[in-house]
Amino acid sequence: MLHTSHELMGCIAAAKMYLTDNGPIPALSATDFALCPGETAAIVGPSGCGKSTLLLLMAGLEQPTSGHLLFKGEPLRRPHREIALVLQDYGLFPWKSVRDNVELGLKIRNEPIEEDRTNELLTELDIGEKGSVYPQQLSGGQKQRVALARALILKPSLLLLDEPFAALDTLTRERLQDLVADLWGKLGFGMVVVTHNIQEAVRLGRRILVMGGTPGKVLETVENPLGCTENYRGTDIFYEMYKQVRGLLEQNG
Ligand SMILES: Nc1ncnc2c1ncn2[C@@H]1O[C@H](COP(=O)(O)OP(=O)(O)OP(=O)(O)O)[C@@H](O)[C@H]1O
Repeated sequence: MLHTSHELMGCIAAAKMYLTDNGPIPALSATDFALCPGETAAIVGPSGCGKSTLLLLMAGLEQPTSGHLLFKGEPLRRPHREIALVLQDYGLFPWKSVRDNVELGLKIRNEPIEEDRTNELLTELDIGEKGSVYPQQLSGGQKQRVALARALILKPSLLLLDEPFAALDTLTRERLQDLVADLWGKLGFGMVVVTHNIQEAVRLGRRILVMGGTPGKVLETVENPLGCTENYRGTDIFYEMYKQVRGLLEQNG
């Protein structure tokens, strides 16, 4: 694998074994992966094949048992201020308003809070009128918009999404995929999304990593150059890509 100075994120032969009271659990085989700035990738595969583990490594939240992690050419040993992670369960604080939830990361970092920027982002995410309400007053889709705003306000160069829309109904899910694709087009962050949903992978990942096995490994990589492109869903090429990825999952399942 070629590692260039343009590389945003890299795993070099990164393997992960979790050490538990019941013994070691091999989660990920030696994995090579490189993402350049502004690239997007999706990771699909059966439950337990190490998708989230790979994402946690990329986030700097776990360290590999062997191999290396790089972010912008430097070893990644802990969470990095330019890497944002959004999870399925939103992770919002119920006692904080939407605005306070969104601005939390800035406060923790002691960075200035610009009210206009928060308003702009909330509007962009279509929750402009929700700044003063509390998470329990929001739908699942709105909560996930808040979680996205909280990540994006930090201006990440790498956005990691772990099953971000799994709890949402199909149409809400598709609307949020479109929103993320749109924001990616405007803001140009690198993005990796872990998902069980093949359509989501095809909609968002310009490269699709099909994982499988125990411990997990990347079995196939599919190039999907139209990922994140407007109006891609519903086209013949989208459907062909969906069938290809589905076939690979079936073949390896
Ligand atoms: N913190 C942990 N401690 C011990 N074992 C873990 C831990 N996290 C994950 N594992 C194990 O590592 C393996 C890979 O888990 P991982 O969550 O990465 O898979 P996944 O593909 O994301 O699964 P799913 O699709 O169900 O979320 C599994 O066997 C899992 O039980």
